[in-house]
Amino acid sequence: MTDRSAGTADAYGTRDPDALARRAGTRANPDNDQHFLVDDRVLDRLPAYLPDDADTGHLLEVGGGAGALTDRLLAAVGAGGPTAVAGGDGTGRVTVIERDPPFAAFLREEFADAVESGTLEVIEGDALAVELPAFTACVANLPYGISSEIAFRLLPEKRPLVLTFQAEFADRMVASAGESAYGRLSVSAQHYADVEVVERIPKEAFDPQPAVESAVVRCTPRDPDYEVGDEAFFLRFVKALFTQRRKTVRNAIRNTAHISGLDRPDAVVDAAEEDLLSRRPGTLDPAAFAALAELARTHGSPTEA
Ligand SMILES: C[S@@+](CC[C@H](N)C(=O)[O-])C[C@H]1O[C@@H](n2cnc3c(N)ncnc32)[C@H](O)[C@@H]1O
Repeated sequence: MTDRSAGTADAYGTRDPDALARRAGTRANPDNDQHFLVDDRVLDRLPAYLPDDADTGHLLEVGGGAGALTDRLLAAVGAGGPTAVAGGDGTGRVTVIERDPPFAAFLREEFADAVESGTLEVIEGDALAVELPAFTACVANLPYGISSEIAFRLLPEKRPLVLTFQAEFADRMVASAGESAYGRLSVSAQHYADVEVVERIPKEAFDPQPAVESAVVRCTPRDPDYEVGDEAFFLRFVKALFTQRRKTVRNAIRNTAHISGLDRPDAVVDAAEEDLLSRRPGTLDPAAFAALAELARTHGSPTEA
């Protein structure tokens, strides 16, 4: 059994990332998106933010670092560990993806028993490039440098997600139509899931501290109450219109045909309702965007991206 005492108690709790990193033969490097959560209270809460009916049979973590959250996820699937909690029937498993080789090796050593029993798999690699396992839910303190790319890799999987982001990014993700933070990110994320900020995390909860505040976002997959015939076109259309957020929708459709790929933007404008055309993109909810995108797809002769 690995000696866990190297994660010495500090002001926050049980795992001192410096001590853990030293044991891993490396140091947490902020340039490598390595801001480790050291507040035990936050770490304990993260898996508990999953929706009550979430299937915790196979939890995914992106960016394992020194394993403080991995530890909680193993506990959440009932696989024991020093912070074992109630819940989980002992049959679940965890996959963690970690890009930094010393930390990936450290995770394998730190949780050697779980790796041995098949409860934990450590994938060393870039979470944007490796094949994702068939996870049932994901809980992660994400590397902020890939927030957007990884969020849009995970959201289409339609699984419950509990993810930390920079607070400003989280606010844009959950903003509603008409709010200043509402934009492409909000529409695209809310197309896949009900998204909500469940906690704000101060910088002091991390070591080394990031420059900005963070927030935890829960994404509960949803089936939208509208139809989108071509998802890639829908997302491209939303992106295009928000490059002209101060224009009317009418002008935005015309001005961004080179981005959305519309050959016949005027035909889309002719087919759309005046009520939508005279508004600004930032006032359209995802359903209104979907309605417009369907008109654009069927009347505007979009070409492939
Ligand atoms: C914010 S830290 C979180 C560490 C740990 N889960 C915690 O909560 O303390 C992000 C981790 O992601 C890793 N990482 C950075 N970019 C990555 C990528 N593209 N793919 C996988 N892991 C990455 C970093 O090495 C770091 O360990």
